[in-house]
Amino acid sequence: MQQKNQLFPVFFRLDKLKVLVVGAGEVGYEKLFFMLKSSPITHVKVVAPEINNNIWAMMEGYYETSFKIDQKPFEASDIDGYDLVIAATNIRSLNEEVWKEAKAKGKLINVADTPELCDFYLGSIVTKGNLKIAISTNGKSPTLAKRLRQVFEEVFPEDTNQLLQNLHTFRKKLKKNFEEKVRILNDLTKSMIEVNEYKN
Ligand SMILES: C[C@@]1(CC(=O)O)c2cc3[nH]c(cc4nc(cc5[nH]c(cc(n2)[C@H]1CCC(=O)O)[C@@](C)(CC(=O)O)[C@@H]5CCC(=O)O)C(CC(=O)O)=C4CCC(=O)O)c(CCC(=O)O)c3CC(=O)O
Ligand SMILES: NC(=O)C1=CN([C@@H]2O[C@H](COP(=O)(O)OP(=O)(O)OC[C@H]3O[C@@H](n4cnc5c(N)ncnc54)[C@H](O)[C@@H]3O)[C@@H](O)[C@H]2O)C=CC1
Repeated sequence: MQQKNQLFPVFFRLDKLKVLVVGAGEVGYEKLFFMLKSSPITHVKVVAPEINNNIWAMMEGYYETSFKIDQKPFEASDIDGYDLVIAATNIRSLNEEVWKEAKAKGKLINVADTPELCDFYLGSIVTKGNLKIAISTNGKSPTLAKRLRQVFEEVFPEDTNQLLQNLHTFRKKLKKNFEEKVRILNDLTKSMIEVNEYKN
């Protein structure tokens, strides 16, 4: 029987959370790259004996207080004070140890090589101004998630954000009660889901 897709997407305010990344190779870099692309002022600490050159380069774009590199092996105390943990070393047993320590301290953790141990997955992210779409394949094919991101990045018109801004301005101006507001905004945007009628 096919396994149910139980994932529940949320959007983290990473400007308010502290993230620890254990392991600083290709995968540590990729996780950091996408995280900081979306949330550039995230408070991040990276712990690993060997640091990928791209991560050193990336750090130069940030203030020392919000991007820290600790070049040393992982210790349980590294987790203290952090909200989210990403275990991305190339040693499975070590990733599992990071998971144990993180769970013992009540943290949410992503273990890059073991989906079963993940409290959350990272998705592929499409951004058009204020619009953000996160894509997941339930862990089945990250490559498809990446390809879909590239497709959506192409097909979403650049003026999507302008439409969103206009609706935001209009929404702010509506002084009606909640039900009336919902009705007016639904009417205004109805044509977006009636596109097939225009084709006929
Ligand atoms: C479960 C999950 C946990 C997590 O990492 O959060 C996970 C797990 C694993 N990934 C593996 C491999 C690859 N991952 C990528 C790429 C991405 N992986 C990402 C997310 C996720 N990867 C989560 C599920 C997301 C979902 O639900 O779809 C993306 C979307 C987001 C990000 O990383 O930021 C990012 C694309 C970003 C973008 O471009 O938009 C590529 C492709 C490439 O790099 O070109 C490959 C190689 C090809 C392949 O294997 O498909 C392996 C096997 C490792 C091995 O074999 O050693 C595991 C472990 C396992 O499956 O057991
Ligand atoms: N989730 C995902 O998207 C993907 C996950 N993976 C998995 O991610 C893992 C990491 O892969 P890569 O980054 O390519 O490996 P890598 O070899 O490039 O980097 C490994 C990192 O782990 C660090 N490390 C080793 N011992 C450590 C210790 N005691 N404390 C802290 N850090 C330590 C190293 O210093 C290095 O920075 C692999 O197990 C792979 O299976 C691979 C591809 C994609």
